[in-house]
Amino acid sequence: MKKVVKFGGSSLASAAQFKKAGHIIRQDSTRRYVVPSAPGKRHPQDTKVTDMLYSCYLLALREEEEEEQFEEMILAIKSRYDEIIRGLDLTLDLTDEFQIIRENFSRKIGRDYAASRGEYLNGIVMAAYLGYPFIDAADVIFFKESGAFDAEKTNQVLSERLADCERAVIPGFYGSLPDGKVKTFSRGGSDVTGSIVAKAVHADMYENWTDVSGFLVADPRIVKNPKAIDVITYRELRELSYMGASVLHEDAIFPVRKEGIPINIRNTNCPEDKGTLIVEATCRTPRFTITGIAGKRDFASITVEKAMMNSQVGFCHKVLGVFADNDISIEHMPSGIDTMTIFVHQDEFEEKEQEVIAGIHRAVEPDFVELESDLALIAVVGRGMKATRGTSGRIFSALAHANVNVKMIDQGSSELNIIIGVRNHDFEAAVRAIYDIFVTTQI
Ligand SMILES: Nc1ncnc2c1ncn2[C@@H]1O[C@H](COP(=O)(O)OP(=O)(O)O)[C@@H](O)[C@H]1O
Ligand SMILES: N[C@@H](CC(=O)OP(=O)(O)O)C(=O)O
Repeated sequence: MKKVVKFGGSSLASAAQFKKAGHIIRQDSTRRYVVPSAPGKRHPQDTKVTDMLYSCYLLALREEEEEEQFEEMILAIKSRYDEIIRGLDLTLDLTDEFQIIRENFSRKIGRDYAASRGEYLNGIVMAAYLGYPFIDAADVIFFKESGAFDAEKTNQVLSERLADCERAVIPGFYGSLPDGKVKTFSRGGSDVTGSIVAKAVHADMYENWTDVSGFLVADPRIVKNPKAIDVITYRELRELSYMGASVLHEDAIFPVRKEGIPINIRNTNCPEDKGTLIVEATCRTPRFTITGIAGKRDFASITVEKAMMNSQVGFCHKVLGVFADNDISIEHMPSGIDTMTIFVHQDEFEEKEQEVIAGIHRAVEPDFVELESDLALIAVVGRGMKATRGTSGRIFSALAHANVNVKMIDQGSSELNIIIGVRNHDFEAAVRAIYDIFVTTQI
């Protein structure tokens, strides 16, 4: 039996947290491969080491006028590790490692290298603490020249390397490009590393240790003490993660999905809690019709109206081509007989607003184009919704009672999710109203 255990920043923020992680690993001998993140926040006002490294690298780019501030920040980062090392009674000195980091920052070696040092150093500390071999992720996780993850090369090298290792620590979040430069996954990317390692060793389980007891029906920062989900499918999880449920990175599913390796979201601070099991499929129906609710703020909508547009073959294609030409990704696109509305991330769109509008006019000569901003999208996800009549109706009535004005509602083609568009300022009230109608009223 082989398990891969990933510990997020919240689980490795201090020596006390490290000891909890160490106890979890030692109490189960099958927990053989450990993927640590960089130290996270020790308290709500604290700063994640990764964020300190990004800021520190910015200072290094400004050279002499920020020399003093740069040195202060490097020492502040080093003190975070020294505090953990002292708390774990380790005879480990990172002075040389930090000298190398100083030199590489001064050489402006790259923003991804800078950010990756958090996991790299925490991997060294974790390996020393457990007495496990340390494997630098730059030697076993690879990206293509394009920046895309190189699954084939990674799986080959990593599986060969770990075949000789009974146990190992592999830092999360980063790997290397063909020229040897360090590249990171997007934020939260240690989840992806854990999944890649689980695939490489054909793990029986990928345990993702964090600071909540599983995947919760809604964001605990919006709904007080939300219920935990006991079982969720990969497809449901991806919809929720993509729409903002930040407990697991949305790309962490692919490496394990093909292997059918389950993921178990667990709480480092309550290791006795079962957490959430993420599986390919299950016969178990969700307790509350829906499985989960997630959402994100700051979308913009572009409504294109033209009489008889549905009779013009390729109309939508031409409109979407304008967004592609401006390198803007599309989030949702509900359409009617004479209108289509495109939802995009506001920050991406704002920079190219006028180019897009001009492009649409040139491409399809619409009757009019209307913009809206400060919108939020909420995903209501659940494999049980397909078999339950009236789900949309319950959502509408819940939002009406909460005085939330619905700007858009879009049923995903898979009937796995319903997407609702509301104003940013209604976002939290909308999430709470939907949670109450499906969960609170059922308890
Ligand atoms: N649906 C959800 N279920 C669980 N946690 C969620 C959800 N949505 C958002 N979160 C937030 O995600 C946090 C865990 O993710 P993260 O901060 O990356 O932890 P870690 O540092 O362990 O990786 C939780 O503390 C919680 O506030
Ligand atoms: N430390 C990186 C990678 C990561 O996954 O962190 P965490 O496991 O704390 O979400 C980040 O902050 O993005």
